[in-house]
Amino acid sequence: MSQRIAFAGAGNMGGAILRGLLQAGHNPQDVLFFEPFESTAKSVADLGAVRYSDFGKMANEADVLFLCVKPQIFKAVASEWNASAQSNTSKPEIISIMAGVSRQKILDALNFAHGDVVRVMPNLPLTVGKGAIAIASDGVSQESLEVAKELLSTVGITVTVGENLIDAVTGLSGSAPAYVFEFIEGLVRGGVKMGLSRPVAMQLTLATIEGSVELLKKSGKDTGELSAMVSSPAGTTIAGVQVLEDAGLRGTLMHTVEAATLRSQALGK
Ligand SMILES: NC(=O)C1=CN([C@@H]2O[C@H](COP(=O)(O)OP(=O)(O)OC[C@H]3O[C@@H](n4cnc5c(N)ncnc54)[C@H](O)[C@@H]3O)[C@@H](O)[C@H]2O)C=CC1
Ligand SMILES: O=C(O)[C@@H]1CCC=N1
Repeated sequence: MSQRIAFAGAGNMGGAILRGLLQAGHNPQDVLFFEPFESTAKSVADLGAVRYSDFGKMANEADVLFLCVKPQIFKAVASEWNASAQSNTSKPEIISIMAGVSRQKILDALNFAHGDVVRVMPNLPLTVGKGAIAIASDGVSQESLEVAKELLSTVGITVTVGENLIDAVTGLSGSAPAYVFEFIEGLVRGGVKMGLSRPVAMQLTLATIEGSVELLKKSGKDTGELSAMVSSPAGTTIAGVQVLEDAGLRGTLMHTVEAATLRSQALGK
């Protein structure tokens, strides 16, 4: 029998990881979930995953349990889950994607948690198999780390960091898809302001971003060298780059990552 993977919460992120496992060929009968919100649950059950109305029963039957609820409600739902799991005889490996909630807080809060609680920080593009996922390695057995890596590799790339850096990952890759969407929207509006239709501006913007990322990855050159290659002396690009410099784009982005990191730290308090 393959591993039985359970999800506590099958919303945006839990649902996306679950779908990734199914797409990677995991047997739907071995994918379990507990999700109180009916329409969310229905969309997941329609894929063949098995819905449980008894959290404790699901946790008892699972080899791995993903915690995918909002950190703000974790304390409250932990009591609900504990009551349901109080007579459990088996303890699944726990993988938490919750922002801010430390491994120790999870161990303290859940009566069915054992040492192997793995904290990870994914991001929304895992919905299309392009996630950037950090896995915190501290206090976790090599075997549990490998399980987390293997499961999450189905929906993106994985890196391993110390848990002390998970909040920084949350501020960067965890949150940055939103910053990227804001950036894209700004460029598109700029194109529209200068007379392009929105669909054409969007098409050009996305192709430019995809192409630039590909070039950065493949050329072996760093961002400064590539920016210089676009910026002709007394040309158009350097005129635009000056506006970014005057507005403090890079400093703003650094503060942005810092603010999100601090918020992640505060969520765990
Ligand atoms: N949205 C994002 O881009 C990212 C989110 N995260 C983390 O992922 C977690 C989930 O976030 P989203 O998927 O965006 O939220 P969401 O709101 O889409 O999903 C949470 C799900 O938990 C369910 N839920 C509520 N009470 C429950 C209970 N008692 N038992 C089981 N499930 C319950 C809700 O019905 C909902 O479907 C959060 O902890 C967040 O910090 C991490 C990285 C990125
Ligand atoms: O905004 C949030 O709290 C979650 C965590 C990382 C991305 N979204």
